[in-house]
Amino acid sequence: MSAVRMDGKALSAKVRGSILAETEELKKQGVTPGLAVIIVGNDPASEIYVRNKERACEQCGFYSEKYALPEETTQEELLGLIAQLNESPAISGILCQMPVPKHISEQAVIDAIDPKKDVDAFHPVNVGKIMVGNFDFVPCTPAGVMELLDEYKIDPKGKECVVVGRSNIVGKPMSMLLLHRHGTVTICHSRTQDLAEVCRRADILVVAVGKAGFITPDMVKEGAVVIDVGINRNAEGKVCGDVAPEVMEKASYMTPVPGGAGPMTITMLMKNTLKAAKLQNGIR
Ligand SMILES: NC(=O)C1=CN([C@@H]2O[C@H](COP(=O)(O)OP(=O)(O)OC[C@H]3O[C@@H](n4cnc5c(N)ncnc54)[C@H](OP(=O)(O)O)[C@@H]3O)[C@@H](O)[C@H]2O)C=CC1
Ligand SMILES: Nc1nc(=O)c2c([nH]1)NC[C@@H]1CN(c3ccc(C(=O)N[C@@H](CCC(=O)O)C(=O)O)cc3)C=[N+]21
Repeated sequence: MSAVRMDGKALSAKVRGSILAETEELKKQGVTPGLAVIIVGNDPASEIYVRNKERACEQCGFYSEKYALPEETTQEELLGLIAQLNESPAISGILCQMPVPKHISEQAVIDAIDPKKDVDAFHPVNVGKIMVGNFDFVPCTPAGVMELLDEYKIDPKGKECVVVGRSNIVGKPMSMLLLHRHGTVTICHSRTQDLAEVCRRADILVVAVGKAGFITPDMVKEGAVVIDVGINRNAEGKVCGDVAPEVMEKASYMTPVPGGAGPMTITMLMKNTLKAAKLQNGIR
């Protein structure tokens, strides 16, 4: 058996279309969603993502601003820009692309963004709300994974869900969203003993490790749903995920890389930006 390919590109196009329709309605009420994207330094991968975000803004009818700051930017300068964007009425959402250069504190940047404009949902206030289960902004990558599961009618309720990776950006919030949907969630990391054994229990396996081909077929139960969040480059410079391609033969459903979780992440960023614009203008 070969897995059904969970097409994040197609679902993204569909969702972006409905966001555009809603944006056009909002504009009639005098509200235009606006996203500010900040990138510090010149990491080639970050540059690709930022370009993808700008393109998504166009597709959704949003106003957008891009700030490409040099590597030498001081923390004070960056926080100054964020303070300005927090006050700007044209800007509904602010995203500072991670990682930032080493001389800048990532947490200081996250803390500086007004939680009402925190479309990444990285601010401690929003992280806390996610934990409690009453939140406005859903972290983009996990939100995109949930939409993919829904699109393919995969319900985590009661299922064994194994998340490999415990980062604040993917693994932890992913685990919370699956838990809210009544999955039985196990979180694995670099100190997990017998990872293969834990992964083999999974009905739904979500992988966010950052190592090409890390998950091999022997780690996957026959018929499992496999979500590959990893974005890596192989020896030939091609983009690939954390899951070995042979896993396709064992899984029932699987996300491709590229074209799976990645595009959905950006689409969920658009969804959060639309929501921010509505909340800031008292529109439900
Ligand atoms: N599709 C998308 O939209 C996105 C994709 N990504 C991609 O997802 C991947 C992960 O990103 P991110 O979460 O930010 O990465 P981090 O590097 O922050 O986290 C990696 C996680 O993997 C765990 N890990 C590392 N080695 C092993 C191992 N041998 N066994 C078990 N667990 C291990 C780490 O464990 P420990 O905590 O113990 O160190 C850590 O929790 C990357 O490829 C990234 O590019 C990221 C964000 C969005
Ligand atoms: N503040 C912040 N928020 C983030 O959400 C954030 C971040 N920083 N830093 C880096 C990670 C990574 N991330 C991706 C987004 C889109 C794709 C994406 O569009 N992927 C496409 C193309 C992949 C490619 O060609 O490189 C795909 O998978 O099809 C990938 C990865 C967001 N992140």
